Amino acid sequence: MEKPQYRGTLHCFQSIIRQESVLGLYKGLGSPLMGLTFINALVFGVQGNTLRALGRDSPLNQFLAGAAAGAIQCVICCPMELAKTRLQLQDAGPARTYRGSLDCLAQIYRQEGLRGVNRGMASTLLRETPSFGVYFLAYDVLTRALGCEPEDRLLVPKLLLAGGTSGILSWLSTYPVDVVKSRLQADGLRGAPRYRGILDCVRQSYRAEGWRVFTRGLASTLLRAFPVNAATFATVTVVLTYARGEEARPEGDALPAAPAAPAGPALAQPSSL
Ligand SMILES: NC(=[NH2+])NCCC[C@H](N)C(=O)O
Repeated sequence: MEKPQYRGTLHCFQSIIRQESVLGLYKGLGSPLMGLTFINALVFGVQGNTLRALGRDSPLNQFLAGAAAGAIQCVICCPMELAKTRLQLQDAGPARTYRGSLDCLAQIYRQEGLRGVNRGMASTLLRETPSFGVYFLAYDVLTRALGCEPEDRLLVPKLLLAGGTSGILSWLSTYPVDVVKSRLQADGLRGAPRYRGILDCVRQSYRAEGWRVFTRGLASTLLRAFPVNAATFATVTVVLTYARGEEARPEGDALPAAPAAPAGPALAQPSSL
């Protein structure tokens, strides 16, 4: 913290490419690749079914259903990000501590047990529960405001805009918690552990660097958040609309050239699973 290694996002990119080639930008990729399929299946399944269980499709219920999905997916997200963080921060080359994501989690489990594999769980829950509420509420509000309808020729660009914006708003809503979570999950990787918990991490970080410490890495996070969530939400919505058209199509009829527009008013939200 006293001597930051990078001056900002661009300097960080340049340093990694210079020291470890472009491959250095993909360190820790295995962990999210393995985890995100299950995480997103869990997120959209839990959110849609929770919204149905809550009954009314209201803004509050959109937030609550998203928050429930955000909390539940932490079971996978926390260990996944622990492995990703440690692989991203470890030194490259033969002296590296971990050979890969599974080896990282196996070593942590052997040394620290289940508690070690779930290090950062409290801060992950603090980050994900409200941010997923914002994520789904923002998407619902934006798709309705943009008038996203299945027969709209601008449907996909509108879904991409709504999804990407929702991703950015969700990360902005709890970003300081992400800084703390990342520090807790990296703690002890290079020397003795520094932090005794979330509040101690907040206190030490603020004392050492002031409030700006809680925005560190925000630019690269937002650069990533827009395209990732634009693609996620647009894909889920188009696939759901198509699948709904399938369900509504009597057996044996020719597949409609374009996704069949479900009857009824606005585009069925992914949240209306
Ligand atoms: N921490 C959050 N903002 N979560 C909501 C967005 C989650 C999304 N899967 C992403 O990785 O961007």
